[in-house]
Amino acid sequence: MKVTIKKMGINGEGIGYIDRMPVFVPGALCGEEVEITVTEKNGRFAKGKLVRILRRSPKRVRPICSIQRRCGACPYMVCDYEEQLRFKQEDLRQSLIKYAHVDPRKIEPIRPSEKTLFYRNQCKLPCGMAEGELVNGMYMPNSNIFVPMETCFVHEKDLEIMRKRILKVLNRHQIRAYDWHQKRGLRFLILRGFHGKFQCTLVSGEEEFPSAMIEELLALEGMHSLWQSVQTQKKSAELFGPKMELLGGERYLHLQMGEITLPISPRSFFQLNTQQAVAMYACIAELVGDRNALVVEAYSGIGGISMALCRQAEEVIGIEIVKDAVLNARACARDNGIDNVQFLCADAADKLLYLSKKRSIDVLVVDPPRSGLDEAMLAVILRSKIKKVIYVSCNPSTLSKNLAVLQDRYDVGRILPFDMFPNTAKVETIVELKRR
Ligand SMILES: C[S@@+](CC[C@H](N)C(=O)[O-])C[C@H]1O[C@@H](n2cnc3c(N)ncnc32)[C@H](O)[C@@H]1O
Repeated sequence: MKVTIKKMGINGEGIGYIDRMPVFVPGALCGEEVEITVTEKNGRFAKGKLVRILRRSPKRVRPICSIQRRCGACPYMVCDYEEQLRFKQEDLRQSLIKYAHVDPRKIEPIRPSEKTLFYRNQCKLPCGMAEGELVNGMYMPNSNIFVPMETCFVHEKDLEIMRKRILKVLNRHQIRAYDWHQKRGLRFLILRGFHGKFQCTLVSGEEEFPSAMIEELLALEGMHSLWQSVQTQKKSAELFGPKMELLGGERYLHLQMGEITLPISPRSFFQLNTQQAVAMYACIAELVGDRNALVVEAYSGIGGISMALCRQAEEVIGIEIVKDAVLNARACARDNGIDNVQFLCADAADKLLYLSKKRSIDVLVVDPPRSGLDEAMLAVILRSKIKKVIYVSCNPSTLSKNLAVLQDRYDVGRILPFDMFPNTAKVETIVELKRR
């Protein structure tokens, strides 16, 4: 069938129409005319496989990555960066209008990432076998077909060099990809790097790695921290297993952000594009403003935002559910001599309810996971008397649905999109909300 692509979908696929029914076409770009085969159809939408491009977008470029189409992680790598930013801005605009009826003139131009390639400070890659060797790769979208990867062009360059060195050592010791029946082998290689130092976690079955291999890995230049995490559960959304063992080196990797040193454990979340994270934290600090008595940061992770705010507030309280992240954040405050910030390990809604009954909160910063704020959290915010909320979101749909609820008591102020993930369809947004 012939289809003209009218807009882009939230996962970076082109959307055209067959008899007014939307058809999603991965790999096609807005404005293109394409030939497709329909692979799936229900009453509401269809999915199509791109067969041929009949009329190319002038913005189409050749992707630097040879497995871009099969890997699926960088759908926008086939168009120039300006166009990628336009798609993201439009995705946010559509969501905010559709779900929250927000005036789109409030949306500021998206802030581009300085680096469009080699920007990710962490990789979390599945392991597989190719020609008898252990390799990293990705699963094709919506399938269990493993696509081996030579080089990933969005990982920082030194991260890639280290990943390849680690794989070489693992292969020398004949480590194999995970076998579901034997529950042995390597499932994921997780690697994070800052300032030439690396924290590596081998997610494996229940096995003991040879000590010679551990020594060789620890001897790699820059290897700062080596962990094993045992994960044998088949259907788990968690990459890490419940058991974590430090095989050697230091417990924490350290990130220097301005004057602050942040210690990070393998399981703690940290923003993947360090430069854009710094820019985003500075922007949050500007929106929070000076001379606040009490600022609460819910979903605080390792406390990067709280640390960026501690100078402008009398007191900052971070709330985070992952214990490792809370321990990192507390160590960070202690090591940096900051005594007006504290971190509580709890569910954000529960703890905010408690705090808002006891204290007068000036500003609340929320940076929830992709699923957005849950109903309990929305109810606590609406019932509270918090004057200002700064909402940091990595998902325009959940952000917009949450804003629709919060607008009952809050007016939307500035809306600032950031491009944290060039070549993907993801967009990060900061929204300022003022209590009416
Ligand atoms: C998008 S991250 C934000 C981290 C942090 N603001 C930063 O910039 O590094 C979301 C965080 O929310 C935490 N989280 C998820 N559910 C939570 C809950 N119910 N209560 C508190 N924290 C939660 C996650 O562990 C994660 O650290």
